[in-house]
Order: sequence, then C-alpha cells, then structure tokens
Amino acid sequence: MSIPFRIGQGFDVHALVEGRPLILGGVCIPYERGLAGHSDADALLHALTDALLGAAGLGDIGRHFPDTDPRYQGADSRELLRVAYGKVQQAGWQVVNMDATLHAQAPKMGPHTPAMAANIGADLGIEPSMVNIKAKTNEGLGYLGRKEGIAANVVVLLASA
Ligand SMILES: Nc1ccn([C@@H]2O[C@H](COP(=O)(O)O)[C@@H](O)[C@H]2O)c(=O)n1
Ligand SMILES: C[C@@]1(CO)OP(=O)(O)OP(=O)(O)OC[C@H]1O
Repeated sequence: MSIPFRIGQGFDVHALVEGRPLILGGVCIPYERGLAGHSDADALLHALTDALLGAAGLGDIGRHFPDTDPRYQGADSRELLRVAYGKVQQAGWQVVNMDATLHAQAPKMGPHTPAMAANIGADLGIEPSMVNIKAKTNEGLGYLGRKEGIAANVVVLLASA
C-alpha cells in the first residue's frame, strides 16, 4: 500500500554577529546584528529545506549543499530552497502546508512574517495562507534568550503529486 502523505520536520540555528544582515524567510530585517553562516544563514529557510527533504526521505541540506563548497558561499537560501523543492517534486511529492516557529529574543518578527510567507509561498508555488510562521522569545533563558543566536523549527506536510 502506498501512503499518499508524508510529514517532515526541520531545525536550524545560527549565531547573531555584528557586520551581517539579518535575513529570515528571505526578508532582510532591520537589526543591529545578523546571522553568521556559509550562506546567507537564513535559519528559517534552512529548517524548511530540511523539513521538505526529510519528508521526502532525501536526507538533509548539508548533503545537497555542503558548507565546504565555495558555490554556496553567500548563497541566497531561497535559491537553495527552490532547488531542494525541485528534487522533492522529482521524487513525486508536493507540499500541502507548513508551520514554523522562530525562536528570537529580538527583534520582533510579527511585522515581517507576512513578507516571509509571501516569499515562501512564491518559492513553493503555494498560497501564503498555507505558510504559517510564528515567533517566540526564549523568555531570556539560555543562548537564545541572551540573543546569541536565532533558531527555527518547521513542520511540513507533503502529498503525493
Ligand atoms: N521575536 C519575537 C518574539 C515574539 N513575538 C510575538 O510575541 C508573542 C509573545 O512571545 P513570548 O515569547 O513572550 O511568548 C508571540 O506569540 C509573537 O506573537 C514576535 O513577534 N517576535
Ligand atoms: C546552507 C549551508 C551551505 O552554504 O551553509 P550554512 O549557511 O552554514 O547553513 P547551515 O544551516 O549551517 O548548513 C547548511 C549548509 O550546507
């Protein structure tokens, strides 16, 4: 029996450092620091990419886009997302919806989540209403609460295409 649905989950975290832009969901958010990484360090899109790859049984982002490969230095994570989702589609799957939580003590994400959902909807070819993005502080606790980094969790549902 072939089951027509798959779920996947992804997690990512990047350190907040000076001299980098803060990019999440493809949106550049005004803030005093940004996320460090080999690519543009978009933790939300990396977690989403991992969730999609995981649901399709295709491994993880580092397997498809190694951080030792100079082609991905400074990469736009929206481009990585589109390439990864192309592989998911090639494997016979399409995304139904996604739900994300950003863990950021600061800045406030609420004003920026509609633009993130619009970007993701465009990249995955789904309505922005199928893209839900939430945000939480870490109540001042631990490395996230000390604003040393920003993390993201994403869950996706895939349906057989
Ligand atoms: N970076 C953030 C964090 C939170 N929010 C919004 O505030 C609400 C309350 O967050 P708590 O962590 O104090 O529970 C949360 O539900 C979000 O609506 C935000 O926009 N950006
Ligand atoms: C995206 C990649 C590749 O440039 O690099 P980073 O930006 O460092 O991101 P990470 O989430 O640590 O891992 C995936 C990497 O392979």
